[in-house]
Amino acid sequence: MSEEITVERQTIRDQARAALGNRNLIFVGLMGAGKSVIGRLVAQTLGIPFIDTDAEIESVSRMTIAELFSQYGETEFRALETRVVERLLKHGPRVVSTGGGAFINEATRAQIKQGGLSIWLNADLDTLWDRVNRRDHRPLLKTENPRQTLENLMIQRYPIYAEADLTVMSVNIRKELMANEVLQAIAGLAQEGDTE
Ligand SMILES: Nc1ncnc2c1ncn2[C@@H]1O[C@H](COP(=O)(O)OP(=O)(O)OP(=O)(O)O)[C@@H](O)[C@H]1O
Ligand SMILES: O=C(O)C1=C[C@@H](O)[C@@H](O)[C@H](O)C1
Ligand SMILES: [Mg+2]
Repeated sequence: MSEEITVERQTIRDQARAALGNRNLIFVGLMGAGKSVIGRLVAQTLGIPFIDTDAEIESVSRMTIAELFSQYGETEFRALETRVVERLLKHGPRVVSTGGGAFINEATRAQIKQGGLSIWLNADLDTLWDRVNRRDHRPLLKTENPRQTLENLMIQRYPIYAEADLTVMSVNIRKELMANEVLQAIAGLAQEGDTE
């Protein structure tokens, strides 16, 4: 990487870090949007802790998400998710990547809105489908036509994800470049603030 690009990236990282302050950065969006992968990279770049709510739920329950859905049902899973998100957002700054349905649940959405800066990784159907159809561990996609299910979820959920503070398009570029897009969006907030 050229020296110029490295310096530019460091500047964006520093601006994003300053704009975030002590707030949490919370990734929301549909399955396959890249919340876990990009969230982890953004946290590493910013030098702040990373937590994935799905992983945390699996750790506290000692069950996989698929087992939780099949043994207790989605309602119980959502109640657990709300409690876990509430606890994780108590301390900042952290990067918190949520499960795809977290921001859709009213109680959890309220916690996210007041618990930090939310960012929606938006992606088109082909991109998401290409990513999620490689694995079959997602309980909501165990249907006869999972691509159609994913599309239905997009129709239902996208207006709600759009309530996030920031939106970044998730496209198939190198993950470091995607993380940089996220940092740029956060850094841009500080610049908007400067003009007020
Ligand atoms: N920018 C990208 N380019 C290419 N592949 C990507 C990109 N972002 C994520 N992926 C891939 O897409 C898959 C899903 O990513 P990830 O698990 O981060 O999604 P998620 O939003 O956390 O989904 P879920 O809600 O199911 O947890 C992974 O295999 C990941 O490597
Ligand atoms: O979109 C959803 O509702 C979900 C997404 C996953 O991250 C998991 O949280 C779970 O499979 C539910
Ligand atoms: Mg994830």
